Amino acid sequence: MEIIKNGKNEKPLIRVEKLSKHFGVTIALNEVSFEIPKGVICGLVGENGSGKSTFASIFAGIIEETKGEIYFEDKLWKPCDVLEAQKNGVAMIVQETGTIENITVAENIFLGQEMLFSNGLFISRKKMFAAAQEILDDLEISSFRADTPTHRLDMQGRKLVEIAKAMYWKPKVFTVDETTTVLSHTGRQLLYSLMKKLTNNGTTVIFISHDLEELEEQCDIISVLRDGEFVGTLKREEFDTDRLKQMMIGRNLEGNYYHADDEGYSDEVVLRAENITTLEDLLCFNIELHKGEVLGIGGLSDCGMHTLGKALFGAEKVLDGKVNLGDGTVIDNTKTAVEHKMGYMSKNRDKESLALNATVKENIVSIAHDVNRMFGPIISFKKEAGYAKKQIKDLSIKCASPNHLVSTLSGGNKQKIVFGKWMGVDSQIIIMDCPTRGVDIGVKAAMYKLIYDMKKSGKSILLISEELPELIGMSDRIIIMRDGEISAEIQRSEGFNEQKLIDAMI
Ligand SMILES: Nc1ncnc2c1ncn2[C@@H]1O[C@H](COP(=O)(O)OP(=O)(O)OP(=O)(O)O)[C@@H](O)[C@H]1O
Repeated sequence: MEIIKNGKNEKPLIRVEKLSKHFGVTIALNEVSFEIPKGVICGLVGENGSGKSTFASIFAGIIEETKGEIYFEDKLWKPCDVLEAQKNGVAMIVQETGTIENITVAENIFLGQEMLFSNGLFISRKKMFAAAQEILDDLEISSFRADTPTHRLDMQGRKLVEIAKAMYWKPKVFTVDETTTVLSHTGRQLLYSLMKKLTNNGTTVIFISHDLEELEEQCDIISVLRDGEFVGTLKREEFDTDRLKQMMIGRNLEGNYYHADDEGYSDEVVLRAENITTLEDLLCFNIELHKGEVLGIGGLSDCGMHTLGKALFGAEKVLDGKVNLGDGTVIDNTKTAVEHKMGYMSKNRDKESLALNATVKENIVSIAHDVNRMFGPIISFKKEAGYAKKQIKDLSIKCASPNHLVSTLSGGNKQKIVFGKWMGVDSQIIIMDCPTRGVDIGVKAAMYKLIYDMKKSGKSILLISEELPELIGMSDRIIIMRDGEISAEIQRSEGFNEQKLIDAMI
């Protein structure tokens, strides 16, 4: 494809020819051919498991193709590893965390490149920190410094470190894989303006996202993958949300998938936090969740909402105050919470919600012992296998077999497992922290329907989300938090106003 930019015809910077990648029996990419020009933001979209990260990982030198070629700047591109790709101008921000916790920000930025600051005998940490700080300043990142220990940063902070690390290499191609879902509004704006700045200077950005609105706003072209095959590329003037959905799914996805009615909820309180104080974030915080309620919690990423979710599930130490169920049971540990039919989906999926080195089946059945008992404490393996199969089918989890390791699944399919795990055990109260992170629109619709069905059957959901449309679309009541306190509380019946919610956040 030739694209006209500033009146000039630009030759493709990247040419992909019949690229295939097989993981055992799974065909992640099947003879994919397409082109990406220089100096554009190219969106890459497709359902979960359609092969987006696989393509990006081959290009970035993380994995090797099975067949086919990529040409970069008209030369065959076959980096032997990430470092070689980076040195030749290809940098990538991976979907999950790509930083190491127990070193500083500067050490993460220059990991493997420490010799740059060596005088032959010693490595000058002072020089390394100064160079890292310069990159952070250039990016206008002020929420932490080069000498900050990385473990002190939240997910957004760690992503910003990865972005800074990529910028050191002055990339010709900068790939951003599903990153915006962990960034707050400010973090996203920072990334968007960086992408614009880079493309103005001739860099190509490959931007992987499930958010079609975001893609249409940010990209110059959008390429679509479906089931490992290339479907097509749309230029900006051709962008059309329904057409993109059609290209992704192969059929029209119609209807409003949010819950539209104001059906209210019971007065009965099922979960209550009284004056809870945690080490960080929360000070004398009060909240009540009712039977049959979807209570949305929103705010900027550091407002304390993620800590609140953990504290309510007994996964965060409460220094003062208490969390209890409607019947008075005190929730101060996760075991009690699970025994009392509470569920929790962490935003930090890979670290807190999944056992990556266990199989799909093992993860799904891990909390479903009661459901799969034969008699007494004896578990029926047959029941377990059937149970896992049902969850895989109901949530269209794309995996070659229930016995495959979860670590081999695409990001969105991992998220579906977390969702399915708690849905199957009849949890009466579920705390969901960013439950639809990284899932495609088709599955999102299915998840929203399940949440709505749970509400209608009298279950209670605390929906922590950084997506305003999701909060507005799904909640009966929205609480906005700022600096660990409630800054606004609005009922669906009063009408949710997006601007009012944003004003309460900042
Ligand atoms: N290391 C691996 N071993 C086995 N299968 C894998 C491996 N990595 C990816 N796959 C499979 O390849 C397919 C494509 O995965 P990929 O991560 O590229 O999808 P994706 O489009 O990025 O999805 P998502 O939007 O969910 O992130 C999936 O079926 C996935 O399970």
